[in-house]
Amino acid sequence: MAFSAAASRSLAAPSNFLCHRPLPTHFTLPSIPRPQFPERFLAPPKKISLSASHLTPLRSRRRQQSPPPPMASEAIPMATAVKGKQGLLVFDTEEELSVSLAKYTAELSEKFARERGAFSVVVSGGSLIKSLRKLTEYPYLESVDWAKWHILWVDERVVPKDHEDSNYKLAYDGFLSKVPIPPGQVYAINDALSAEGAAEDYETALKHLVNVGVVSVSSTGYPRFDLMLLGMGPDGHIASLFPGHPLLNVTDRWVTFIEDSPKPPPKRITFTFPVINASSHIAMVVAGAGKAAAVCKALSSEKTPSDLLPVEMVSLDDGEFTWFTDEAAVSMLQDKGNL
Ligand SMILES: O=C(O)[C@H](O)[C@@H](O)[C@H](O)[C@H](O)COP(=O)(O)O
Repeated sequence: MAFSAAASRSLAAPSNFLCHRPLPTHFTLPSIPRPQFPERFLAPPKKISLSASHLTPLRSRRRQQSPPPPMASEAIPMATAVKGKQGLLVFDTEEELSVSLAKYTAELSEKFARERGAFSVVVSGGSLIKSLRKLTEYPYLESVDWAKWHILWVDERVVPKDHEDSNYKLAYDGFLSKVPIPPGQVYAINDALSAEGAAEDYETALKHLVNVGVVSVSSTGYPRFDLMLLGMGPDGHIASLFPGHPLLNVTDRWVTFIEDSPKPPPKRITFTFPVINASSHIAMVVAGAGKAAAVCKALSSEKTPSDLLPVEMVSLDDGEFTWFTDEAAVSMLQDKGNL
């Protein structure tokens, strides 16, 4: 699908992937692709007024202290050269991680629904979806204002929506089918298109969502999602942005495509770094020993610009980045006495 020349023009001198340009003021608005969803949703949510309607501030957690209450979202502020706020949460188990992630997400949902009448949420595929399970349970199933949610994918495999590899299917089966988000507010890719076509189509839909105010816009002209819920691969990839791949440097598109993904399946679409970095909040959800080496590198203070993992290239322009980890994922950090 075509979109305006202004929107597709390349950026000049993008040696720094944080180089931004303003959103074009006029778009040729396409119709938004409306995925077909089964009408199997729960009854409209009962609204329970939340007395504690403010976000829990992130505070320093001292690991040697007795464990905090399971719902406490306490992060170790990280000394880092990157922009934006970063924090590290370490939980004894993935179960505790999932409890805290639900609370964090529900609080952001309440904040953004109140402040701007919508909550734009981006999800990845992978194990992240399973870690959202507590949101589908009491009290969140009833207390969250699901009607305000708008769901998009940071990346998607270019396969039919009912394919085992589909991130849509993964999210639908594990999360979306269990909460009453209006079907028209779940924006899946057009799986009838090529990878290139699907990326262009998704970008066009995203521009429309920005234009109508469903998704905010950053001061630099990029879509500014309220919350991105992301996972990280053992190689440090996020979305479908893999180590050493040329897509890491794409700055002239919001959504791009890959046909040689090292992680199968090979054909995918993915948000680019400028969009990820414009986010208001990112929760990087990483559990398990298989991620320990990448977590150790990402949280190391020694950085070589030419050797950054994709996860290390996240540098929020004006947002809050929080690691949700378990003991296994930070085990190599502990060995080094970094925590
Ligand atoms: O479609 C994908 O492959 C994902 O979006 C990908 O970026 C995923 O989030 C990570 O690979 C982590 O996945 P795991 O948590 O399952 O390792």
